[in-house]
Amino acid sequence: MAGLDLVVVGGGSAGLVGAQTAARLDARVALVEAERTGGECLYTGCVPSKALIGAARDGLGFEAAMARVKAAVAAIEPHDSPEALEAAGVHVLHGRAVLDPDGTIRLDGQRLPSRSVLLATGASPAVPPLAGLEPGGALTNETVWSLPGLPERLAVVGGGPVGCELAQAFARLGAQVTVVASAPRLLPREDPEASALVRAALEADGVRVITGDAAMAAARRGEGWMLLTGHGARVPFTHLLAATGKVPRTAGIGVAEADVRLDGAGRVVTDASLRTTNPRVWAAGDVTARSRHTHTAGVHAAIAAANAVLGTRRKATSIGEPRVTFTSPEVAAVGRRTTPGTARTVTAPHTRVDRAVADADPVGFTRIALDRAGRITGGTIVGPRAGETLGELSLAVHARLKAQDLAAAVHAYPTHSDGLWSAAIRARLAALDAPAPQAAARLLLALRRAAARPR
Ligand SMILES: Cc1cc2nc3c(=O)[nH]c(=O)nc-3n(C[C@H](O)[C@H](O)[C@H](O)COP(=O)(O)OP(=O)(O)OC[C@H]3O[C@@H](n4cnc5c(N)ncnc54)[C@H](O)[C@@H]3O)c2cc1C
Ligand SMILES: NC(=O)c1ccc[n+]([C@@H]2O[C@H](COP(=O)([O-])OP(=O)(O)OC[C@H]3O[C@@H](n4cnc5c(N)ncnc54)[C@H](O)[C@@H]3O)[C@@H](O)[C@H]2O)c1
Repeated sequence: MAGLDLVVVGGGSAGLVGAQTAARLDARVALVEAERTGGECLYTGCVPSKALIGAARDGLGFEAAMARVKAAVAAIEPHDSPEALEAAGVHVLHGRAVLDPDGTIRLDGQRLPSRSVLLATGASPAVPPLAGLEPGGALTNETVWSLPGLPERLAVVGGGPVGCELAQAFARLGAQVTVVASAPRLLPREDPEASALVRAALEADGVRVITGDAAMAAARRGEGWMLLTGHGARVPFTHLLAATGKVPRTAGIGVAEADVRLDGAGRVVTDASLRTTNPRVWAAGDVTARSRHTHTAGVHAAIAAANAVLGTRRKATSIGEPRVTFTSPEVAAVGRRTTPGTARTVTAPHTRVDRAVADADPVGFTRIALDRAGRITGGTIVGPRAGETLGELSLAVHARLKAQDLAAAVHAYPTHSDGLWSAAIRARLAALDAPAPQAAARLLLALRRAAARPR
């Protein structure tokens, strides 16, 4: 195949968007996928996990829940299919692509000449070395969807988004679940108060939560197994789920020979325009150090593909990293961290959000971070449907809106987004209570009274 503008390696969230962006720009583009287009998000990540969480919340049994998972994947699959890509002008090739030293692609021994390449090979689940557990003895997000039945006792290793979401879902489906997390708290990247609420919610669903303690080894105990932690905790289990992060997929694809540099964690290093250290090669998605989410993978891949095809150097400026962990309550956050002491913050507790009270689910809060000028720089929302309010907060951060801008926009009552409105109004009122505005208001009032006095 001669004269390609771009070869995209990998057909997950990043590769799909990158290839379609290039095709829309009239580029001649091919996408190489080793397994199936759709990638982690569709088959082993976002879609099945959200379907399982919804089914568990709705009280379905294991079999009905898994049927819902399959149905959700099947409904979305056609949008990410090779046929859909071909219809969008992307030539789809099946196989395992390898970089040649000059930064072009080789597929099944054949060179695939192109002006540029977009690496979007994603990342595989990391499985911690647990002494005593045979290889393949741990479930991961790649294998958990083919479980034939509900695990009786599930040990979840890792307290990040995967661990928290799946632990709660499996507990609600009826499994006895224990989470073992080496970090001092669940969801260690989020606001500490969010971590505490998620822990309480998991415990209320029957999950045993162990934090600040690493899983070290496993040993057979009769019919089942025992997990041993660094601090001596013992966790009986029939199934173990490793939810301990990701390993970028760069092994055996010729990155070193092509001079594509990796960082200490094995992730592809990119500059602000998403170009790697080989000027012909660009990268986006979980294979890089920049993404942990489908939306970030897609946005970055679109920028990388456009830069590669058009020869531009548009920067992947910070998009505030909006993110939602879909536990009950949901934890949604964007922009500057709201960790106490790191920013000026204003908090609205959801006990004052009437919709949450009316739904008998007032657990949570909305906390916004502000800069000196009163601009909203970030925030955390914890509560039911928190993710649905995050769009408004992301827009505020992106558009550098001030608290007064949000406060001035009337929000319908009673909605969960009242929490964000309430936080913005609190911030506005606090600003008006400051000495200077108070003095100005007193002066204005005195002038008005003086003008109204009969002469
Ligand atoms: C359980 C779970 C739940 C998640 N939930 C969410 C969520 O709710 N929201 C969210 O935003 N994110 C979520 N994520 C994260 C999200 O799934 C990833 O960030 C996203 O899928 C990454 O996309 P990607 O294109 O970088 O990689 P991938 O989707 O992994 O795609 C990479 C593709 O490249 C192919 N490939 C690899 N090497 C080669 C090669 N040499 N040649 C050809 N093809 C190759 C692979 O087969 C694969 O199809 C979740 C993740 C997990 C594990
Ligand atoms: N809703 C979402 O957007 C969503 C959902 C799931 C996953 N994801 C993404 O997928 C990626 C993977 O998620 P994740 O939760 O697996 O990774 P993570 O890196 O967020 O969390 C893994 C946790 O495992 C712990 N850990 C590691 N080894 C351990 C051991 N031996 N014993 C106990 N704990 C151990 C670490 O301390 C860490 O906190 C993340 O980038 C995440 O953002 C996103």
